Amino acid sequence: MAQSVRYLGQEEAQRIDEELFSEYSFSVDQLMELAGLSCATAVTKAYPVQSLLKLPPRVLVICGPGNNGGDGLVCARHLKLFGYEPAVLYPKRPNKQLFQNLTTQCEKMEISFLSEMPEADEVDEVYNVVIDAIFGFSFKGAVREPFATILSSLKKISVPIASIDIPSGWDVENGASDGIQPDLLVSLTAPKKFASHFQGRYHYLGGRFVPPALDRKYGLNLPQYPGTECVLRLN
Ligand SMILES: NC(=O)C1=CN([C@@H]2O[C@H](COP(=O)(O)OP(=O)(O)OC[C@H]3O[C@@H](n4cnc5c(N)ncnc54)[C@H](O)[C@@H]3O)[C@@H](O)[C@H]2O)[C@@H](O)CC1
Ligand SMILES: [K+]
Repeated sequence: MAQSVRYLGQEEAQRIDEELFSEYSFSVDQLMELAGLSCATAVTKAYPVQSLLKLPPRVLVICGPGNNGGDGLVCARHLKLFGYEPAVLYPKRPNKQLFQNLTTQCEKMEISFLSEMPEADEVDEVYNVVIDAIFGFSFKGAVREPFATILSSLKKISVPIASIDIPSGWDVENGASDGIQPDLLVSLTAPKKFASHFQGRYHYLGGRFVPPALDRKYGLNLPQYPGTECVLRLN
């Protein structure tokens, strides 16, 4: 069943996103909460807190300027509730209430915010996992600063990277052979075409909120999530 999930092109992913908000009347906060919860859940399945070798169980969450970054903030908040010690790097903060609220919620959860990207060897020494919430399906063109420097650091680290929706810097349809190589990918709503190039150990589907008519319209063939789970392992 899982093999039949359809992989989406970039414009199609954006159209589905718009339809969820217009025709299906979801709010961004709602879907972002479910998306971020899915990501935190997938992280706990791939890297259970009890299995981590570096204590305290720190994870570095790097958030970009769009909704992918918002998913990262929600993920950080849930990871804290799940027993991890997240630290967030959020260098480009949009001037929108939604993101300000998510930032305050993290601060109130006693999650620390870093003022700059740690050196690669410090990341390897201190953190167990890096959550990549920099870019999602709206990424296009050459990576602009400060994210170009951050992504080149991420290519040097050896701790596993968990990418939310898309490995940042990868082309949404064609991937990137010289890009970061995440160990975990959480595809939200449905995988995008680049996912056929993903070589990490864990690929989860998350974002269990798709109404059946939308699944049918786009021929998504989404698999049945087991029981009350908010993620499903694809491979
Ligand atoms: N429809 C869905 O399934 C849902 C999507 N969500 C998330 O929303 C994401 C898409 O969010 P957005 O459309 O806000 O966009 P993204 O978060 O993908 O990125 C857009 C931001 O990145 C910047 N950017 C784009 N290309 C760049 C480049 N080359 N260099 C530097 N900056 C660049 C843009 O200026 C913009 O600020 C998804 O990938 C997913 O993570 C979830 O929040 C909710 C549900
Ligand atoms: K990402």
